[in-house]
Amino acid sequence: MDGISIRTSPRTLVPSVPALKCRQSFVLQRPFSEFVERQSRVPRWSIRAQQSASQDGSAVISSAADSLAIKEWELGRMQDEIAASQGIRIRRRPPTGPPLHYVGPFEFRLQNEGNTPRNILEEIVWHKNVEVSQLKERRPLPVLAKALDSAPPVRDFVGALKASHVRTGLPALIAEVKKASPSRGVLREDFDPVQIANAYEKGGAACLSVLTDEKYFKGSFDNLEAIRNAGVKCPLLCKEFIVDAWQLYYARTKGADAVLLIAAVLPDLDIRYMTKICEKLGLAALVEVHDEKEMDRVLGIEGIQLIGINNRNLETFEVDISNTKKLLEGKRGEVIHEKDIIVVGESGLFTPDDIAFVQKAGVKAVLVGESIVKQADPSEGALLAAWLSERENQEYHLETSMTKPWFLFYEQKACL
Ligand SMILES: O=P(O)(O)OC[C@@H](O)[C@@H](O)c1c[nH]c2ccccc12
Repeated sequence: MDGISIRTSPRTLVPSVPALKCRQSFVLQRPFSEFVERQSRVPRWSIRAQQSASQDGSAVISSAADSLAIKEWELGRMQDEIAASQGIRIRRRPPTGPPLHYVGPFEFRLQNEGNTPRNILEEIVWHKNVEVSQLKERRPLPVLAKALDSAPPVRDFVGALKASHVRTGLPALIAEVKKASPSRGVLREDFDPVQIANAYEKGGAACLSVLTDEKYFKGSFDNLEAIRNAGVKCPLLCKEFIVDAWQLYYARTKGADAVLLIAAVLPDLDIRYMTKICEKLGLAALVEVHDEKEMDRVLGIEGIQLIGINNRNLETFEVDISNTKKLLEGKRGEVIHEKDIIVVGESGLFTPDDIAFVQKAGVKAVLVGESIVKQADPSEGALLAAWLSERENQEYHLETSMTKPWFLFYEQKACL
């Protein structure tokens, strides 16, 4: 992977929110990690200078270390402020009080104030932050970058969606390999990820989505790797809560062809930075939005090819498929059309009518988990394949109704 010099953490490094706009190009070129490096260089010099001037250097060293801790804490506050200014409610980490000896411009805080996540998404993100920093220690980026050389070749995720849509005239299916979720519990006890993936592929899915979060979704990177190594040809979306660009490299080494970037979690700068890294790695980025504000932010970012509209509010778990329609109406729909962005309708799609509804709203692909993973025989998805691949040769005449699995919609269309 010669030529990749992007660092893992873009973050924000501007001194104040109002200054964000005019500093953005600078920010993109000089990621957060560099800033921290530069900051940490200053105290190190002063440590040396102060040590030699001091009889007992230890007290001076600790005040230099304090100043670094203070800088980092201030930076964390700035990141939160910038995220909040973009309407992001999710805090990236539990708020901590200022370091010892801090005499800054911020208001006084008690050490543990607000240390409880405000909702499930925030809880997941806080947990993910800790998990990723531990993983990073075990496999730092240079090690990971080497592993990229032996990663399986990347496949064209967006191309597969387009081809399926053009071929069938129906939304391309991204079928999700999902064992459980915090809102729905365990969806399938006898969960064999490779078997399910094969069934989906046989069933006509254009692409697959594989949950890799262990704690909340009972997924794993082993599942992703196993599916990739089993020779499944559908391009794979790594369904993960990405909070650090390190995860993009990790996903690629495990055979992912695409990743999910959640706008409710990532500020614009992170999305820009991460989509650039995705480009370098050949990964497609599915940028997920849930409300108008997130959609407008994402539409303002250059180079986005794929937007997912999540019908599920990840903070409350409420599902409303009319959300897809709402976000595609009017000007937003026009911009999406002009930019030739593919929109994926995500979550809560169960019935033929659901699929018809989001298709009419303008999606060219759908992301479906629960309703197909719960089928007694996941290879029943093959019904779908039969329709998709042999459209002229229809032999299925199953009844459709609001309570039937969504993919029977394809039968309904076939019988028209
Ligand atoms: O099982 P459902 O309701 O068909 O949903 C699938 C998929 O949309 C959902 O799993 C999902 C969409 N965005 C996410 C972000 C994280 C975790 C999971 C998701």
